[in-house]
Amino acid sequence: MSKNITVSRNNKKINATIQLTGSKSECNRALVIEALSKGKVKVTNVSDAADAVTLAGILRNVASSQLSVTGENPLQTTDNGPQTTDIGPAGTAMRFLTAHFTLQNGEVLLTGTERMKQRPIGILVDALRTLGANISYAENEGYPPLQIKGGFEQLTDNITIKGDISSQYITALLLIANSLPKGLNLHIDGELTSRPYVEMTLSMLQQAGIQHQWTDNVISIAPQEFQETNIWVEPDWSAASYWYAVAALADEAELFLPGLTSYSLQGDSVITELMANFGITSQFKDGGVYLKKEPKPIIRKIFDLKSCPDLAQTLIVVCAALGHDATFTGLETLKIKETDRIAALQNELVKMGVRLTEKGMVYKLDCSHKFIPERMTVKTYEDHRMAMAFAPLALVIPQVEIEDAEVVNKSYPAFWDDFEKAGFILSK
Ligand SMILES: O=C(O)C1=C[C@@H](OP(=O)(O)O)[C@@H](O)[C@H](O)C1
Ligand SMILES: C=C(OP(=O)(O)O)C(=O)O
Repeated sequence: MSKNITVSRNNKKINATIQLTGSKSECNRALVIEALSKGKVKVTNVSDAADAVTLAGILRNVASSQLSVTGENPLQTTDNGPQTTDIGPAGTAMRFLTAHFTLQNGEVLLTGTERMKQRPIGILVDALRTLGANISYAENEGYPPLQIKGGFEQLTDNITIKGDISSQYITALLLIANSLPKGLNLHIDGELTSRPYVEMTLSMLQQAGIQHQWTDNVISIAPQEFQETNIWVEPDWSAASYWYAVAALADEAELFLPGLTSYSLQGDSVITELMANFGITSQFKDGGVYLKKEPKPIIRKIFDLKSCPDLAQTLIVVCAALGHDATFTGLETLKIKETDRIAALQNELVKMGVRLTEKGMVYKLDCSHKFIPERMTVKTYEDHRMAMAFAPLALVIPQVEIEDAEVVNKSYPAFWDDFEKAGFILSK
């Protein structure tokens, strides 16, 4: 990746209709459910997100190799070892596939980008090993790549898992729970981070006929069959957040995002409430949401983002651009995402004089030395959300150069086309 895009704008009035692609999170779940349901569940409005496209391709390959089982190892172990499956930068898909592969016949080496090899997975591997799965580390203990030998005898139906590192481990286990011969009682140890993502998983399983019980910190799923259904993937609310940011930084904004509803499964739909603080109203009608800017003084000073970590960059950059000092909590998981997002934000915001400081678990944004440069070049650290969160700055900084602009493909490949459609000028 090496192409940079410089973003600028002639005016600060936005009026556009933007059709967002399907939610990466919903789509990843739907694809795994579809694969496990053996044809009973069908997915529509599949996301264009590169992570979902990669996952779909891998699941298709697994399905076709399982269908052509001729011997011991349908995943086609080569002379040089098991078949390698490369998930690239897709963290959610990496975690879901780790659990999924333990139920398939054959052996696989599951790997990803260099960054993926630094994103911890030991908590999930330990849980799967306790169930009886056969997984080993091909390089470093606790991190991908993983060697997974599928098919195992289930040793227990009780698993305890830490809840405060990544909810993706919990979702990965829940997605395979009803397919386990003994089902699963998952005890969540400590606070649960990114809780709406676990609720999304359970709702989607329920759509596919899988019942659960959630009492205190234990989620139980009995062995049961998927029911025939069609899962429609909603448009991506995390992607919508960049349009809320655009509205927040514009002088006047009227935007329509078709397909988004107020009763979404996605926790990131909370962006409507967060951005109401910045004068952005959300009106749900005509099968979508209308955003309108009605300027008002910003009062809210404290934001807890534990339930919506993917909105952190969007919100922090908006506060920085508006010179709004604020305090953020619930950002602990940001250091193990596509990049260390705290460090990335600190490095880039300082280019406009804004400091993000960390004390314990509390992050403070200090805009007292904020300035508006003529031009700002933003590094993206192989993180789609760095590119998309900083691009709206073109409404306040005359020229914003985004490095490695294709990074947006991970979740929102049409991002730059949509930006142009909304009147931003892109020079590539
Ligand atoms: O389950 C999911 O689809 C996701 C869960 C979240 O991760 P964590 O649970 O690691 O915070 C989120 O950041 C990620 O983009 C998608
Ligand atoms: C954290 C993210 O993705 P993943 O963990 O799936 O790589 C994200 O999309 O912000």
